[in-house]
Amino acid sequence: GVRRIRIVSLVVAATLVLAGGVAAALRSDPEPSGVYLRDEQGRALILRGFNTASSAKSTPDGMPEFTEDQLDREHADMGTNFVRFLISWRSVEPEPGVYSREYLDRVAERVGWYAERGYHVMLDMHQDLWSGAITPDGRTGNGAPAWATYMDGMPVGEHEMWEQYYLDAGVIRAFDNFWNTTGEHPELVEHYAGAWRAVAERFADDPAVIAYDLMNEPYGGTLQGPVFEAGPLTSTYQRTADAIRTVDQDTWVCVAPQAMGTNWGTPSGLGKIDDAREGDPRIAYCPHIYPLPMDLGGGYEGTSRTLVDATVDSWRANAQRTADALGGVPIVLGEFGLDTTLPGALDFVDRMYATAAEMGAGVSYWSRDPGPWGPYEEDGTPRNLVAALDTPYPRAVAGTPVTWTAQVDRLELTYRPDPAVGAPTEIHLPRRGFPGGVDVAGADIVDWNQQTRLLTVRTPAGSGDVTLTVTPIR
Ligand SMILES: CN(C)c1ccc(C(=O)NC[C@H]2N[C@H](CO)[C@@H](O)[C@@H]2O)cc1
Repeated sequence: GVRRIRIVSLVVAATLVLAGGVAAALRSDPEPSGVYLRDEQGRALILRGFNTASSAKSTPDGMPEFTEDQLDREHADMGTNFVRFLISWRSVEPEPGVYSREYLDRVAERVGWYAERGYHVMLDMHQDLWSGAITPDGRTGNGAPAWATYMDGMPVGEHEMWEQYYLDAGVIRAFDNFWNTTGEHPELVEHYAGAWRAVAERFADDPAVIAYDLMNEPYGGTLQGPVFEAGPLTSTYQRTADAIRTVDQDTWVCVAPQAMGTNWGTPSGLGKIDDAREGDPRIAYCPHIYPLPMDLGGGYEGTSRTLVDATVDSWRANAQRTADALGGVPIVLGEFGLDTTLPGALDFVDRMYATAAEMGAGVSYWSRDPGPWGPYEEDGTPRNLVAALDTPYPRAVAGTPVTWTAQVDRLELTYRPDPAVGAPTEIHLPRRGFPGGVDVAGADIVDWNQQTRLLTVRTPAGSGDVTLTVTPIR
């Protein structure tokens, strides 16, 4: 039964990962793409935040069970500056061609919470297993509306592991009809692009919304791997990006590979998306990583750690390769997360944030929901993850970051200043490591706000890279 599936999955994963890991090990670490999403002042953004939130998958109003006070708590505890905010097609377009202003108003209210606190928002059109309509109770899948779910009478079973539903004929048919692999439903991708156009029309002028993540963890049904990714997935992304650009020229469009395989470190076959905007393209790449040994309950220690490390090496090389193939685009790690009660869990969290820093990638941790994966218990008690994530980081850099490293009471940043950027470089400093004053070597302090934990610095005009070091004054 399930145990056999888990064992087989692990063996397959180990083979994939070791093959990928060996391949990656034969290559030196890929050069970071060096490209970043930038704010309106032209600063390179280092995005750190959460997926908010899984609870939105099933709520009737499509909103996460998350309050403004909880955002204040997150901001005070960890100094995050980013959110991958889950939205759903079922809520945007409850009936074909009918867009819900009330739902978009609810999304806009929450975007306003983040905007007031200086956050950047990426709207994630979330789906898992296509739709709630795949099972009678409506609680297995999420994302697509029932009217866009065509299973053609094919069966869907009952499974202990939710991932197994992806193997059911009815779920595969629902995806095949959406991608029009069946040739029966060309209208569905058109509706999907139209729903995104409606979202983009609403948020085109909202400076807090920095990106649209076009589809969460796409699945090809009977088409898997490059035939899916370079085929209907790329063409659907292109159609959707074109629809967005008819109403929004500036928000970044983020595209994700299929989850199957790439979440575990295997390469993606995603094709290049052309950006119809005037000026430089604003396409980004948003892969996820969930090393299978971890997903199957192994911690980050012993053999499991060896396999996970090989996964991360392979995943990084493949993510960089795809970002380069998309035109040298910035990377946002849209999801990674784990049960932080597993042995070695926080070492893995540290490894992923260090890897993202080396790649110049943004990170949205999965997820903000309470419980063993998240930062807080159900009753709001902080969990081990809060301290792990409350570390110094350069939020916005007045130039292009070259490299940076951080520990709780020290940040070192090398970057290439851009004289055209007038705004100062912004750095988050945790209270734990910086209880009082700060010393900055290599730059001038513009402001140090111990309430907001924000340090802003400027470097004298000049040529070449600058290295600044921030330490506490004891
Ligand atoms: C077989 N397929 C197609 C598959 C298997 C496993 C995942 C997954 O674990 N995803 C990781 C996390 N991402 C979602 C939300 O985006 C969470 O529910 C998963 O834990 C995805 C797809």
